[in-house]
Amino acid sequence: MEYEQPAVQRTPQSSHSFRYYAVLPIFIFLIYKTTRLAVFTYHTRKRYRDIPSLPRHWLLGNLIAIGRKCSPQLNRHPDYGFSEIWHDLGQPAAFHIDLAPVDSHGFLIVADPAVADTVVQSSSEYPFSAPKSDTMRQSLNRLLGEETLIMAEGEVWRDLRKRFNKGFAPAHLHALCPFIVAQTRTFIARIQDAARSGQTFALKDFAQDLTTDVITQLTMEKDFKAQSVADGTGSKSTFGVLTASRILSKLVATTGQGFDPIGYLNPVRRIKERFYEWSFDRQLYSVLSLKLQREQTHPKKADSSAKAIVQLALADLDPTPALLRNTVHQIKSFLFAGQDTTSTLIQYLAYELSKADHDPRYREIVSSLEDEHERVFGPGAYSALDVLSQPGKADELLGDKIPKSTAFVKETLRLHPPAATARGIPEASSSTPPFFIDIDGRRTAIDGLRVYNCQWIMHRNPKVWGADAHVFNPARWLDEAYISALPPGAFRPFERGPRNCIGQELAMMEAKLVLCAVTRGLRFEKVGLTGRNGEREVWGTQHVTTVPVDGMKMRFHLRDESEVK
Ligand code: HEM
Repeated sequence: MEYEQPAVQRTPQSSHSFRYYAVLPIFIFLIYKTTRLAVFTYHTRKRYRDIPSLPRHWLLGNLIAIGRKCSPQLNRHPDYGFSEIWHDLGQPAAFHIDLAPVDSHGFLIVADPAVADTVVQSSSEYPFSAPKSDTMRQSLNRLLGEETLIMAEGEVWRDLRKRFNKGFAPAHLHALCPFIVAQTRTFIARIQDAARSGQTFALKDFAQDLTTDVITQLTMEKDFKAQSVADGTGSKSTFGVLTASRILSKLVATTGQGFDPIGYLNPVRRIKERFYEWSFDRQLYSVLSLKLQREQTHPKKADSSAKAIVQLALADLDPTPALLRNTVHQIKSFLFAGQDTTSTLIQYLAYELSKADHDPRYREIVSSLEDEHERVFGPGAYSALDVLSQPGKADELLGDKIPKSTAFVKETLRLHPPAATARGIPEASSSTPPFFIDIDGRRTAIDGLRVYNCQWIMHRNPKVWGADAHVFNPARWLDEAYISALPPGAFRPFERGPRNCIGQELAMMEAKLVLCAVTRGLRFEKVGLTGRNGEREVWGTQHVTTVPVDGMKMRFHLRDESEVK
């Protein structure tokens, strides 16, 4: 009997201790993780506490505030939320968004051009400027390709940039202007057809097709006919190259940006991303190798100025499969970086022009543009296209001969910047000294932070541009005293420093050309979100870059011959 009782009692006891021992490691692990998180959150908070920021919750930092200001439900670009925080904080030169414990680094949002320049200009530590932020790399890899110029660093970036700079140089682009003119004619013909229908359209669809055709034509001399093929056919068919590019861009935009954990983990989405990446790469690869083969059998004259950008970049190099793959990544990058951004610029040009219909101040601005176009290109609604299609004319006329048009484009870019830059400042170590910036007279170390140069804020900062910073006033660009009093780097739609936009000349040229081509022949009527009579202005949302939220819904009108100058 004495032996039986303990035996009966021992069974549950040993099962308890078994469970106890099984749970113990999990418990210790959780304690370890929580302690680490707490220590790390404490250190992050302490480390950046001198940088202006909204009040930090003891545990959640600024997560709640940023969740409210940048919620995807607001369907607006985070820039708007950042701008509100900046105003709440009394407009500091930069401020911190503390995302610990979720993210160790948090973001430094920059509102002052001098601070922005410290980050993007060369320094002895970072000769090619501070490295790009890992957030961009994580989300854009498939769209741009792993070897993309946009994310490359160090000597690899320098060599790539050197190779492609030739193709984007103004003289070379001006030689290619007749191609851009030809594509712009198709753009205008489509808008004229749309005008005759009297229906409402999203200008985005027209502008994006135009920028796609321009970039593919200029980079590899291939016309994918984005403007002329119907949806579902040719390059826009289910497996067409443009379909692959656009679906991939949409997938990346929705999974990579904002908070979308479900989308991020969704396996079907991942498979689709891989498929469209493969399809996009394969088709570009075959176009490129065909082009190079043809070039070998029928070479263009060595001095031919109308060479495609990739031909210039690959000149004298052995076109190995590795080199071709690398070049495909660069073409993808040009398509990505130049397509939506330039299309957004064109959409906002039309938006600003549309205001002439209901605002006398705008009517005056547009009328003076028309005078300039008539003086430089002669009479006729579309004479600019005829003149600019002649060799040498782009070089002669698109520079200082059209100051009002240039001012109009710059003012549009100032108020509606389509892109920005995000950098990641490495942690200081024995070999990397701390990275200092000056925030309103206070020297502050920002190593370990991600930095976002917020052009939306900088371009509307009254300390930089004056009390009328929010007003669309192209004349400011013609006031020499005003411009020379601006701080360096005030205007930075293409960013600055060695990693500035390689395609900025192309974008400016395309925008000026479109502006000169449409102003006298077409009238744009914004539908919804007009900013008129108390209606909301159209605003930007995030689609990797900043794009108009409604695709710029408009009705187009052909201008009466009698009103055309
Ligand atoms: C209005 C039009 C455009 C705007 C506002 C714009 C803006 C920018 C900005 C802000 C950057 C810096 C990005 C960063 O540092 O992360 C950039 C870089 C770049 N852009 Fe553009 N861009 C435009 C058009 C184009 C076009 C047409 C192309 C080419 C066809 C292009 C190709 C690139 C490339 C390759 C880079 C990376 C350069 C490097 O890292 O060396 N962009 N752009």
